[in-house]
Amino acid sequence: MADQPKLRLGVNIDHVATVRNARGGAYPDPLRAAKIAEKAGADGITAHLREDRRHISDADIEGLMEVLSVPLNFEMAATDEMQKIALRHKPHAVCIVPEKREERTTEGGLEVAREENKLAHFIAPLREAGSRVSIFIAAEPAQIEAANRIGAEVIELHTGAYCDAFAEGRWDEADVELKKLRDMSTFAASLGLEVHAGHGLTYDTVTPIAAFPEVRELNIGHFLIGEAIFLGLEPAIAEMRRLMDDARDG
Ligand SMILES: CC(=O)[C@@H](O)[C@H](O)COP(=O)(O)O
Ligand SMILES: NCC(=O)COP(=O)(O)O
Repeated sequence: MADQPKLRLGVNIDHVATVRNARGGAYPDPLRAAKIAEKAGADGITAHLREDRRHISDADIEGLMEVLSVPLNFEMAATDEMQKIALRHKPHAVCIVPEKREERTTEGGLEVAREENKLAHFIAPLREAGSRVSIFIAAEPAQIEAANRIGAEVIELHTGAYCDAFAEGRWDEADVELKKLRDMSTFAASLGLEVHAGHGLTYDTVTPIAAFPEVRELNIGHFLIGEAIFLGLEPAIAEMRRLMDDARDG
């Protein structure tokens, strides 16, 4: 459909830093990956500064703010330390994500409904500083309504449950998760929220999500960095871009 707004691709470069950190040196450089991603058609770069600094470092965020020509989507937990860092850099977007020290990856969405007051106060200065605040949540009406009430401009729907079900061949569950994501995209957009989605997306899972007309941005990282081993980073991203554009064109 020609009149649909463009679906943006945010490339998450966290796991370039994971490989770098495995040897403790400076190679491979996430900033170099970010510049290649820009060249390959990324509309933004996403980086998650975890509290335990297991991948992206403070210096990476500083470097990204200096070298990027596209917007930075800075993912972080709702802690005082991270708030200070975000207020110092004032990235284009701040995405608030849940974090558990012992998890292998971001397991679920933020419990906005349970911590509404605290989060409302937490995001207010970030918005005043000029960052667009996005909340990473599960596709549930209560979380979407709460994100809207606290003043978030954007929600990012966690696509992990859909991707996991798909990867493990649990097709009925994948369909159920996909339907939730579709219905909740429509619901969130009806409240005036901008809808993003991401986590665990691959070439095999991206098409139906990219076809949801309300979704404006996908953030994709781990799979692309893995695929770059086989294809190279630029072609790996270009192929994702092509699949997204094809899905959008119907
Ligand atoms: C919030 C999110 O989905 C991404 O930041 C993703 O989690 C990459 O980081 P991890 O693999 O460390 O979870
Ligand atoms: N917010 C999701 C993200 O940035 C990328 O997640 P993944 O593709 O690395 O799982």
